[in-house]
Amino acid sequence: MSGSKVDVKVVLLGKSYAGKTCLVERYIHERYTGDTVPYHNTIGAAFGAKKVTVNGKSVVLGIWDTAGSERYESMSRIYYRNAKAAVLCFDLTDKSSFDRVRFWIGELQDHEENCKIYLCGTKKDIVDDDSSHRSVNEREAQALATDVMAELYETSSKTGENIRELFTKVAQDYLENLKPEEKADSFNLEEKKGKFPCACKES
Ligand SMILES: Nc1nc2c(ncn2[C@@H]2O[C@H](COP(=O)(O)OP(=O)(O)OP(=O)(O)O)[C@@H](O)[C@H]2O)c(=O)[nH]1
Repeated sequence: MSGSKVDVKVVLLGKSYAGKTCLVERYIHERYTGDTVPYHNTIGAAFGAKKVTVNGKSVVLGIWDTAGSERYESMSRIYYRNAKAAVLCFDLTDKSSFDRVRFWIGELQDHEENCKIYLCGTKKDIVDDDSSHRSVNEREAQALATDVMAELYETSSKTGENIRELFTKVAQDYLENLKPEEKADSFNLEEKKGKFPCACKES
């Protein structure tokens, strides 16, 4: 296999209960525990990694799942520092979580201008089952996404819908936007195989 291996720091930000942990769980471990395990708010942040292959290039996404609770907000700044991508999560059934996304957009625009933004409306299965549960209009979310040159995804961690697509796009965008010097920093996976053990899962 030929190709390059590079690391991408990705941070998930968003209001508490927006579904960030379930999103990472689904993506990295391909499981959903939202119906069986009681909700526990994240404290500080959790880290997970996964290798994605796009057009023959292998990319390891290092994903930081931050705590949504406002009392941990100042800590989240530590986690988005130098992130290449930020997935701003909001719950499609909770308008206040969408309003919170604007706060994170402001933070990133002020402090991490090179960080690419993705908007992620979570819990799509609920609004697909009963549209009366939808609190965030898709047109409004798309308008905000267009405004900040972000991609918008509506996902369900319960069914897995659109989650792989979201993170594959993150990896693809990263590879497409690599600067020449960053390309030089990346190294051939075949050459390094065996030298750097990687505990992350492969897609
Ligand atoms: N139906 C449905 N429920 C979901 C989905 N994702 C999350 N949930 C529910 O929402 C709850 C909160 O999700 P979490 O992923 O823990 O939320 P979080 O954003 O990590 O919360 P903090 O750790 O407080 O920031 C879960 O316990 C699930 O019950 C989804 O895709 N569909």
